[in-house]
Amino acid sequence: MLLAIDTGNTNTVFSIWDGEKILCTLRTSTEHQRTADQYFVWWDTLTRHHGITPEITGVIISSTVPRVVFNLRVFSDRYFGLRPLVVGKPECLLPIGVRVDAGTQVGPDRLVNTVAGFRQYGGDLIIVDFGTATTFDVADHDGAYIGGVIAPGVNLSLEALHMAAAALPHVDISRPERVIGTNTVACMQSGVYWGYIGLIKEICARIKAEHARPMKVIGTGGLAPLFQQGEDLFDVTEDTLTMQGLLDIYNYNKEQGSI
Ligand SMILES: Nc1ncnc2c1ncn2[C@@H]1O[C@H](COP(=O)(O)OP(=O)(O)OP(=O)(O)O)[C@@H](O)[C@H]1O
Ligand SMILES: CC(C)(CO)[C@@H](O)C(=O)NCCC(=O)O
Ligand SMILES: [K+]
Repeated sequence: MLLAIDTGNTNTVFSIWDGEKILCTLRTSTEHQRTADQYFVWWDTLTRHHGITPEITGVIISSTVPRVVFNLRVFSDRYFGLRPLVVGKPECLLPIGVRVDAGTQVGPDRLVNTVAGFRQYGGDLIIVDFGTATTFDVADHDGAYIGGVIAPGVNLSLEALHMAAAALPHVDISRPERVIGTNTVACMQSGVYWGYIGLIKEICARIKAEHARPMKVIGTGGLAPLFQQGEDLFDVTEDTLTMQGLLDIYNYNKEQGSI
């Protein structure tokens, strides 16, 4: 079984792959102070709760927070006796090219998404991922990551309003039926929800205009379904794209004999 770990700036997700199937997914907040032993207590409690005793034979990590990797490495070594494959490190091979400005450290989550998107849908893709940031990853005809867009995340935008304006409360995102809000919360939800609908449409249209061939748009991340409702933003939404990419990269490294 493969343990695939996707650490974002807000949440860290562990998925256990049994062949081509996800057995179970565990989610915790991302905190660089969390020790290997703390991960294990959490892991042990939840896997027992799910009634599974996973036999982990490989670990792969994508982390957008470099400091977290140290404790995850110790966790992997101490509890499974395994050296994890870390996306972005030179020893982790990728089945796609990366064509960006020299010296750019592309977020590993974006590379992983591109790998999974290319394997499932072929080239010429826009992948929109709603995480801490809303990212657009562009894959060329051969699957290479050729750049994209980074915009502030949906929850981050709502949080920024709350933090900066004394009279604005903490609000959760939702899809208001009407654009004209008749109370503060509705006004904020409208600004962020309909603002994002506009942002996604405009950015995808401009990427398509800059790209020589027709493109498919994939939506992923927790909020993709909410934004897809009643709109035609994405050709497809995927809820486990990053996890699938981690499995693909692990399998690719096995095939290449690098692990
Ligand atoms: N309708 C909703 N309203 C608010 N939050 C939602 C809703 N649906 C899903 N979510 C949240 O989306 C999050 C899942 O998003 P995802 O894992 O893609 O990114 P993240 O964990 O927020 O960011 P990162 O990956 O950058 O750490 C979860 O925290 C979940 O609570
Ligand atoms: C943009 C985020 C924060 C999205 O998770 C992450 O991919 C990241 O830290 N990227 C580094 C910069 C880049 O991707 O160009
Ligand atoms: K993510």
